[in-house]
Amino acid sequence: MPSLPHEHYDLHTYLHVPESHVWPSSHLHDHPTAAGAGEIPVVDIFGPDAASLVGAACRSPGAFYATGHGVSPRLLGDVESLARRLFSLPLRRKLLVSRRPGSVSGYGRPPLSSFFPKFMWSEGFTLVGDPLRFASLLWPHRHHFFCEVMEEYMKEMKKVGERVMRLMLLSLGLDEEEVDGIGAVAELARAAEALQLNSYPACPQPERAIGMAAHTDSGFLTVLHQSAGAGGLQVLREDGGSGLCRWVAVPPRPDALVVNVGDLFHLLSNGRFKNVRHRAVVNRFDHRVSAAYFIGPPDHLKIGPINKLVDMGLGPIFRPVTWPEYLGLRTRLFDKALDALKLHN
Ligand SMILES: O=C(O)CCC(=O)C(=O)O
Ligand SMILES: [Fe+2]
Repeated sequence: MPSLPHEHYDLHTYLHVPESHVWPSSHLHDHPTAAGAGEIPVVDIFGPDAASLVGAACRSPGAFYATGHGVSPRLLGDVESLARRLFSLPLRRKLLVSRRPGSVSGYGRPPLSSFFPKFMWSEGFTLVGDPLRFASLLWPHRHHFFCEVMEEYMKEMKKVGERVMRLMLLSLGLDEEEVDGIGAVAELARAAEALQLNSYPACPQPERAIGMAAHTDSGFLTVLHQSAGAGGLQVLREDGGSGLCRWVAVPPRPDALVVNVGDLFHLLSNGRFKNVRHRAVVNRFDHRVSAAYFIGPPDHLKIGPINKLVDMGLGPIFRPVTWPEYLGLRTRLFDKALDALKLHN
């Protein structure tokens, strides 16, 4: 295999998993994997009781299937087929838009790669802001459709995110007026957002590799669309109070998007909502793609535990932080970043 710039690997071409991508089994099997699905709550986000169902799901496991979201199957299909088209381009073309140091946007390995000694079996493309400058490099003569679809998708995701965030806050005991008064929601129209397209090529030895290593998402919440087929997303679920954890599969459902609670919502809820640990495993036959839409506060906004929740409990658990400050902490401490914000230990 000829070496490629920037240590990029063309994962679509391997017959064996190269040593660089083989993960120790102690890491892959850190917890047992649940055989059956059906453990992830399903919530119609415009249905009766939506707020209390969302609240229960966000306490545990910290993820749920959102149905009734109103995003058209046509748009979801377009995003998926454009993601496939992008990742099927020759590697050298994809590298024209590779993520530059210090920048979030662009093509490359998953941003969390830097925390692990082994490479993951995936590639990603992250979009913040206008897709045009990337799309025009990828498809010099035919980029309009890509731009239109991605822009429409981000708008729709923002609506879903806004709805879910409102339900989350209502379920915490805030009333509609208070929800509107919270900077985080009032400013959601200006919220920071990023769309990450993920590609997990079929893997010749899936039991030796990992698509996306275990992590939590850093923002408020993530809305994920995954392609139909074998699936791969798993969330870590604690068995009621026993302290034992299992990886539970979250297979694709045609009617649902998956919502994950992120670190900053855990902080905002003063620890009530679980920032769910999740990962993506790979499979032998299916080229899986997913689109993860991350929502977080605007850069300047300090996020701390909501006052009302603090008054109802033992006082704030965390000190306030902006999203960029928090990302800086994650870069240094990865999954210990939230601990560093704890006020009492
Ligand atoms: O592809 C998936 O199922 C998970 C993606 C993910 O966790 C992420 O992009 O942060
Ligand atoms: Fe994630």
